[in-house]
Amino acid sequence: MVISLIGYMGCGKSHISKILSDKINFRLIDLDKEISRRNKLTIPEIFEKKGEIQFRKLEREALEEILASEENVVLSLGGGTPVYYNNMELINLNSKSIFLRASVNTLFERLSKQKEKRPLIANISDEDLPEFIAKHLFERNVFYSKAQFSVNTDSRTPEDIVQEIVEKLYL
Ligand SMILES: Nc1ncnc2c1ncn2[C@@H]1O[C@H](COP(=O)(O)OP(=O)(O)OP(=O)(O)O)[C@@H](O)[C@H]1O
Ligand SMILES: O=C(O)C1=C[C@@H](O)[C@@H](O)[C@H](O)C1
Ligand SMILES: [Mg+2]
Repeated sequence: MVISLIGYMGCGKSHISKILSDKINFRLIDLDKEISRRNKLTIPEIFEKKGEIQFRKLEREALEEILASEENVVLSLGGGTPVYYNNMELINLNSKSIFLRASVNTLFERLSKQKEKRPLIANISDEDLPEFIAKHLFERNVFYSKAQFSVNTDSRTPEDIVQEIVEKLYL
């Protein structure tokens, strides 16, 4: 079985997936890390050298291969993965999908501290960031809300969030 975590940048996919995979003894795959490993470049380097369109192709290829896996895997997706091609359909057909919800405020708090490794927001000022997140999240929510399960992450500890996921999936 594959469990996919989806949601906006900073919602906690990487962080929560680590704790969840340890708890239920599943292998952890972070799609961004997997794309970096395969291409021997960081995510910002791929955006810079190859462009976003090429990044989305590499992301789709890696996604397809991982979802075909027979193993027990927690898959932490990229923030934009559900939005391109028919990725969300593929994710729902081949995994249990969980949307980690977070408010614009929460996302702003978490992202303003670490913009550099996220090329889509690296050059946006802290002043403009909340408005950017609000608009971008609104567009993406159409895709994220197709997930089979949804968990709120505002003002909650990672352990509490993981507990809710485990209960929702009867693991
Ligand atoms: N429930 C939480 N409470 C407090 N801080 C959190 C929580 N979840 C995540 N964080 C922190 O928020 C930051 C962003 O989390 P993380 O890197 O896991 O996001 P992400 O969804 O993987 O983002 P991206 O899509 O850009 O890879 C990290 O510093 C992480 O430690
Ligand atoms: O939200 C997005 O489109 C992205 C999120 C990150 O996980 C990376 O996949 C990349 O920075 C793009
Ligand atoms: Mg991540």
